[in-house]
Amino acid sequence: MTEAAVSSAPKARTTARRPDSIRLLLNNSLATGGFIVLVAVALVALAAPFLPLADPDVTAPANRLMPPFSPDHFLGTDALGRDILSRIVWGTRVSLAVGLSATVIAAFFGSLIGLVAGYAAGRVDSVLMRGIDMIMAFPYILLALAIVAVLGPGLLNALYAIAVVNIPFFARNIRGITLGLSRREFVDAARLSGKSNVQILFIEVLPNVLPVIIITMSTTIGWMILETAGLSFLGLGAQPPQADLGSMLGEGRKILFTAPHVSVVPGLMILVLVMSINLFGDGVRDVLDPRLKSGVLTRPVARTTIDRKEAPSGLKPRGDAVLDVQDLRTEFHLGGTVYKAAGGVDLHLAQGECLGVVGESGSGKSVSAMSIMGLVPSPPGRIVGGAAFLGDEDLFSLSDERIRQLRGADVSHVFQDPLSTLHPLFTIGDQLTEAILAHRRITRSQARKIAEDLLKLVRIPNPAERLKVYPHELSGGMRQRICIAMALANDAKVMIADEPTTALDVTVQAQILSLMNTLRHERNAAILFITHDFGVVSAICDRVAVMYAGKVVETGTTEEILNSPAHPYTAKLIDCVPVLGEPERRLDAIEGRPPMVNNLPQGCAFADRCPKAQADCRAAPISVTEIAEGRSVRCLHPVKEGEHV
Ligand SMILES: Nc1ncnc2c1ncn2[C@@H]1O[C@H](COP(=O)(O)OP(=O)(O)OP(=O)(O)O)[C@@H](O)[C@H]1O
Repeated sequence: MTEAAVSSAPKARTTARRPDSIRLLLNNSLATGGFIVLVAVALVALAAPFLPLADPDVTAPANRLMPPFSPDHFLGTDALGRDILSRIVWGTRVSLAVGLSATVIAAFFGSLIGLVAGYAAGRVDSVLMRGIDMIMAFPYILLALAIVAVLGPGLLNALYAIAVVNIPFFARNIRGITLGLSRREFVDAARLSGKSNVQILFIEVLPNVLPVIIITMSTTIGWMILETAGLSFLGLGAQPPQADLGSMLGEGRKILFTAPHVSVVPGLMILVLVMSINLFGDGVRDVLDPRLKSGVLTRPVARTTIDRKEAPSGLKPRGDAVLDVQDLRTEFHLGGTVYKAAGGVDLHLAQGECLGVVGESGSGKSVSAMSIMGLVPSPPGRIVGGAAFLGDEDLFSLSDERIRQLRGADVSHVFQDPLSTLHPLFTIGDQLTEAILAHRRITRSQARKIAEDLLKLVRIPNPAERLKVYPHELSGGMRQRICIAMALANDAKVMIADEPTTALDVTVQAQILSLMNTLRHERNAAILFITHDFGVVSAICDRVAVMYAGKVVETGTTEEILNSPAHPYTAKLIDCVPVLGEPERRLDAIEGRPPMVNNLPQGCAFADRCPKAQADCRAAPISVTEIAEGRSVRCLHPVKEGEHV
């Protein structure tokens, strides 16, 4: 078996790019609204000394409690005859400054404690975290009150108090993230390169934590303004005659019924300020969070959105196929750009057959396979055309409940990395039993017995004992066997295996392939096997579908494809594979890169890299031609028998 993978071809992933941060923020209308209001309020507050406003502290008893819209006093006056408009502008300035400063202080000290505790771990972590726990053990507002009581009332002391009570919030968050990061390989690599702990902490770890600090700050600042206002309201923050929003609210409280505008105006200002900061903060969080790739506020739903423009009335399941995917079109919509990841994919699988899907990275293999059971994340993914028949049922027309029943029962999945597929906190036995009980009405002990039999089936020695272990206690090969056992737990008709052996070493890979081959014959299950590796294809697949830029460009039996590839792309892919024992053989990397799937050419997507391309290849979309029974190619000038491209 040849070892090399098609991935030895130039890495040419057509990455679906994330729109830039400003555009993402603008896409979120609530965040944009919050930002505009916040900037407007901040500009007015900053410009306070230059605005033609009355002195906020000058009292005028003759003008006391004038209602809003009075001459010279647009928002009226308070109990001492001071202009409310002027006090609001100056008060907002103070509240913003205090909230911002308290956030910066809390973020600085909290993050520093979190970074050191998470990185140093052990005793340092224990000491720092117990200190933080002590602060957290007091109700925070009580603690803030106690601090101000000790330091004395005043705006600066209120600021310190609010900052101190918020330090644990940052420390806890940042410590958790640092703890995970410090055990990552890039930190080990930095250590091996001779960097000191301080350098590692600030050069390697901090940049990874920074987005979280910014996100936490942006969502905390509104809260800090509220807390400062709370202390001022109680008379512990800003002292007369200085105004901040909380102290203005406190003063207005006493005359709430006789002159409501005195408290309503600062109350509304706090609402507007905190709301705009929170909405903007949420927007910043969504932009900085890479998991929200599309920048939309929604989380992926449990099933890919089906958005077929028209019902595929002409599509019917073909003959003996257990799984028949026809003209599958799956797109990703990212900030106005459409990525056609699967652009009309046809795949069919007979019972007990293994179909290999090969192609360069980014050609749409995984997206096509994941679309079948609706596992492509939505948003941003959506299925916009085609059908996938499981027997007679079109999977894209079924209810969510029916899909849930079929997942793991009729169609199961085996993924590349078993460690991330298996739950780290449950034993193998628990996870297998759970998979069985999800689809069968049997007792837990019966399910446990089936789980033990499954482990025997996948050749795991001492199965009863292995049921009690956790995933991290097993080797990579063993873990993948467990995943295969799980995929077989409910006698699935179709197993979709997405590069299940890529993460394994050669010997274990051979064992897993041989196991899958035996099991599919024993159980008559069909396998859709995604791989980069023609060696793997020749070991297990009956037929092969070659994908390029979201389309199947050639299908045929493994023997036909490997011995006489018809599409120049297939021929080039095979030429990339080194053959053991033939060191002198020339390895031809495919020149150029695949096109971006958001900008596909009108004609053949491979034309720019193809030595046989002619003008007609670029003129119009190329349809599939059947060149022999069960053998088809999407090419106008296929490679002839014995021809070298
Ligand atoms: N969640 C996603 N959001 C946006 N684009 C995506 C997403 N998943 C995949 N894509 C894009 O869809 C296209 C096809 O990706 P896919 O993962 O199917 O390729 P592949 O052939 O399986 O590659 P590989 O072998 O590297 O896994 C790529 O351009 C990819 O960037």
